[in-house]
Amino acid sequence: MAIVLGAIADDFTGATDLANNLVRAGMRCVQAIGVPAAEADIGDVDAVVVALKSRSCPAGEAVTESLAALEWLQARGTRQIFFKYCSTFDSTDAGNIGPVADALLERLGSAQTVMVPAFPANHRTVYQGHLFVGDRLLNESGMEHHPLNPMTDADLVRFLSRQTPHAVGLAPRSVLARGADATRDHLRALSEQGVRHVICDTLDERDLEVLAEALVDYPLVTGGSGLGQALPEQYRRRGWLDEVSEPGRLSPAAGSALVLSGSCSRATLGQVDHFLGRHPGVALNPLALAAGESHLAEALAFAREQLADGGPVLVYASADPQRVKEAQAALGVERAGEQVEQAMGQLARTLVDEGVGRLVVAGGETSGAVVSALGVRQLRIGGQIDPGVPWTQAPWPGREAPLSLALKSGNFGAEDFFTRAFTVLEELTAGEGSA
Ligand SMILES: Nc1ncnc2c1ncn2[C@@H]1O[C@H](COP(=O)(O)OP(=O)(O)O)[C@@H](O)[C@H]1O
Ligand SMILES: O=C(O)[C@@H](O)C(=O)COP(=O)(O)O
Repeated sequence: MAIVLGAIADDFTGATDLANNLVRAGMRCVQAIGVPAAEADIGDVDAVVVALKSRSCPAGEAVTESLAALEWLQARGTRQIFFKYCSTFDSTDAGNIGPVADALLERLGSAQTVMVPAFPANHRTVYQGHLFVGDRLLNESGMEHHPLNPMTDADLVRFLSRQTPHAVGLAPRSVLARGADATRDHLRALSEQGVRHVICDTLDERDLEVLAEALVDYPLVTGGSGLGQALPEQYRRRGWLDEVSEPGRLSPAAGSALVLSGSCSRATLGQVDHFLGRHPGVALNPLALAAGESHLAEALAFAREQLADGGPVLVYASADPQRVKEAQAALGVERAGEQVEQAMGQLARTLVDEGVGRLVVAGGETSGAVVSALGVRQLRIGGQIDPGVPWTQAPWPGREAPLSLALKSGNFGAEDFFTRAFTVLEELTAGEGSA
């Protein structure tokens, strides 16, 4: 059967977030890590989310990888393409949202797409084209301090206009409030005026439903995972989905418990503090990592010792904006990030080989580095820990139990996320003989 929804996600946590919402809305979904091989067997699924690490790389690379993913999805007869980026629109004037959306539109031969970053369940809304996180504008939400893509402009029409040579327009709430037909008419009128990208206001779930109904026939939609909650119902109405009883089933989990955190987002900093009040942890410092191998070796030794009892233990580079700035001033933005990402990848590979079976990773780039170092190619999506973050599983060679992985977006999750995640995994696998 053809794939109904094929998503191209610009980072790994973002991919998991979207896959989670699709599964919760009743779609059978697989998350592929990177573009799968032409002959890859993905099983009988309704949706495939291809996770790329294309958010912060040069725009040309992001375009090439995204087009490769598109080609793979098109070869499987995919009905609708979804370009997934962050609900906080993480990008810079150089891209990559505008250039990737333009390239996908061109390849699909389509004249217009929409930008729906909102995820109301996680308090990301858009009004008059301005992105809010809770009650703050994006540029006052903490995202203005992001290590790789500081978000200093909440006006998405203006911001996206700097990333594309094409016209950017707005679908305001006043139009959405009049329903799907009115929204469709508005989009058509904008298209006739040559508007290629339309930022869509979205305040709540009802707006997402209206948008999904108006957009179900678009070859390409783009946005956060919120729209992914609402599209499956439209597919169901068209008869494109079979009923499935347990779209997000998990196998028994086993192995010791580790948390790796490379996110410096406000929510993660709170989660690190909360965890350290209850469990052991060790900090990684990019400057010390750059100075030689002993810093990483010490962190590894500490983690090993704590894991002997099963964990959980935390290894974190997460730091406040001042300390991030200091590291970046000394090493450069890219190298500071690379130091941390490489270290996290090495820790994950070593400690999973030595028996970690339950792994939480905080941060999109960090998750990309960890999952790549582990060589995982596909993730099965299970139950949710907090909105946007499910447990996932990948088979692990030589072990009966799969590797259980939770990839947490920087700003997602309640304060007790790092501890509660393991309790939720136990609950999800209770009755399945979990260790
Ligand atoms: N102490 C630090 N100093 C500088 N950069 C850091 C530090 N800790 C982490 N980083 C880098 O910051 C980036 C955080 O991005 P990411 O992992 O995507 O988190 P988020 O999901 O919060 O955006 C990564 O590249 C990470 O390596
Ligand atoms: O849409 C979102 O907010 C997330 O799915 C996401 O992409 C988060 O990225 P990171 O904050 O870099 O983890």
